[in-house]
Amino acid sequence: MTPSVTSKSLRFSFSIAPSHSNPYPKIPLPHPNFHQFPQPLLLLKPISAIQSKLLVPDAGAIVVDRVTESELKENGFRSTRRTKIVCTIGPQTCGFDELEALAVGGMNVARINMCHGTREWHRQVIEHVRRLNEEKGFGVAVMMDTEGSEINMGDLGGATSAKAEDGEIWTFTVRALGLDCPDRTITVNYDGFAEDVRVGDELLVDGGMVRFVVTEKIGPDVICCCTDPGMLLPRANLTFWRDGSLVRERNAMLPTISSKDWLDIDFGIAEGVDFIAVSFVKSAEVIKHLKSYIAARSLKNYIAVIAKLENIDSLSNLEEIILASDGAMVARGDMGAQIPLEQVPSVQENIVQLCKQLNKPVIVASQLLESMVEYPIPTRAEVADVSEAVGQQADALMLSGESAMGHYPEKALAVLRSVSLRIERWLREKRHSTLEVQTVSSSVHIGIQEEMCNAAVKMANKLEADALFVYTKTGHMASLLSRNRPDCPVFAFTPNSSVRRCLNLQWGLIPFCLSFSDEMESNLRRSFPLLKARGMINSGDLIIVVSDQLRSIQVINVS
Ligand SMILES: Nc1ncnc2c1ncn2[C@@H]1O[C@H](COP(=O)(O)OP(=O)(O)O)[C@@H](O)[C@H]1O
Ligand SMILES: C=C(OP(=O)(O)O)C(=O)O
Ligand SMILES: [K+]
Ligand SMILES: [Mg+2]
Repeated sequence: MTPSVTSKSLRFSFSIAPSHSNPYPKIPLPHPNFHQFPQPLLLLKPISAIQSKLLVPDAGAIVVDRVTESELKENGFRSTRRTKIVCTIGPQTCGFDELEALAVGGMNVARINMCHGTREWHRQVIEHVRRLNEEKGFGVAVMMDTEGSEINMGDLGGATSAKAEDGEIWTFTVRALGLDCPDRTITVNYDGFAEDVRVGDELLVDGGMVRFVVTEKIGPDVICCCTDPGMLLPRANLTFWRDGSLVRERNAMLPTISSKDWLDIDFGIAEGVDFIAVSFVKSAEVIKHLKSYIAARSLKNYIAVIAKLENIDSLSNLEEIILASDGAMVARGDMGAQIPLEQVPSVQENIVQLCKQLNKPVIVASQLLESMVEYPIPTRAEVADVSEAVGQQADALMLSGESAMGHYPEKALAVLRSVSLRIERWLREKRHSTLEVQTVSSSVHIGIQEEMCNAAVKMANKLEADALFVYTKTGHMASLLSRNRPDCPVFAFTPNSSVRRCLNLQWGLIPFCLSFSDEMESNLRRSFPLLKARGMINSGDLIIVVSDQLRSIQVINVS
């Protein structure tokens, strides 16, 4: 093996090995437990060994989404976006054409929020997304977000909004009023509300967008005076504060998953969603319960469970909750209504770092580009906020109102895309991406996978490889590579289309569907000509291939 320096990087070239000899130089084993495995840990494979076994390519046998494919071809590996994008779908974007525009714009996951709309409406959105994937070659995953049972207002008797003026008297009531809602009356979903609240308490709508003070209580009615005027939106979140602290009375005992949420979850399982995001998670138990509920009912599809961290009680159990989940969301909207706003940035940073250490994907959500609900460009401060999340190397960013009901959903998506690309490149230039990962594995087997992935990423960064390839049935090896936030993208090949869609949420992963034979070597050999035939890899590309089954790291120079 002779290292040779090309203009781009340090490359290895190999002499052709006779087929009967062992072409793999043995590398000293790094751990005493490794000797029990028959294969060498590191296989430095001659290019010719790959070339000589090229199969006839059948480009249709490998599936990747159309947007990534054209991005790869046009901009090359290094320029693909690593940060993933989740778009909330609402009235502005629920049509087939609007969804297609978001898919073309790089939406990786479409989120439906069960707080709003009917199940029929959501079913239609899911059907559109599936049809786009099947007919037009996209790879968009679907996330269902539960309503949860914190306190919120009713739906304003059908009105789209209502204006509360300074000094006006409004009634918040737990009576069921339906459409006969008198003027300046708001229904509240939580029966205990009128008893828990006290005269003098402050009532905050959406964390303070509108503020009231309680002046009187009359049975089920709470009479309030508006102190900060503003727009009331249907189903807005309500919190109440006493002496500057959030009041957690019996509302803290409300179930994280309500009976309505369970029906929505059954709906999500029946519709085959890819992710279920659980609102207002307080402890790990509810996540464990939901995961076993799903495992017993969704036999064909894997559904990942995302814990939404937005409840004050979750903050004391973060590690347990994240470990029990398949991913987490920093849900800054409601979190900012439960803790002082100035604490939200440090909580975000802590959660993102913790998720990386625990190898769970993390989404940063809410108000990233809030002004773009109304305006075609973001504020400078919003761009700085997006940059911060990209700089923290969160797996994904999320649009809420910007894509659900804003005037410029595609423009907002384009801003997330361009800011991500720019900041990612800048980070690579600064060589900022050297996260020292700690060990997360609990068994020797998982420990081996983890060390292999850490080592493969180090190699890939040092050798300035063009891509890492990983062959994975469950996606675990792929996420261990992503966790290291490598300089190059990770092509993750999996035979399972539902695993492929779930990998859509993870930083730097480009998920491919490839049918696997039992012989991993042949899967590996097949993928190279297939990708080359599609123009997704080129002669001279340096690829680091990681396989759990072969227990190997191979360095391949594409011929
Ligand atoms: N399915 C839907 N039907 C109608 N409006 C929706 C829907 N989904 C979202 N929206 C609108 O988009 C806004 C932002 O979405 P999101 O952040 O998910 O909800 P929320 O504001 O309740 O936290 C919502 O307040 C609502 O006005
Ligand atoms: C993402 C959030 O949840 P939702 O939009 O469902 O309130 C949030 O509160 O930030
Ligand atoms: K929700
Ligand atoms: Mg929320």
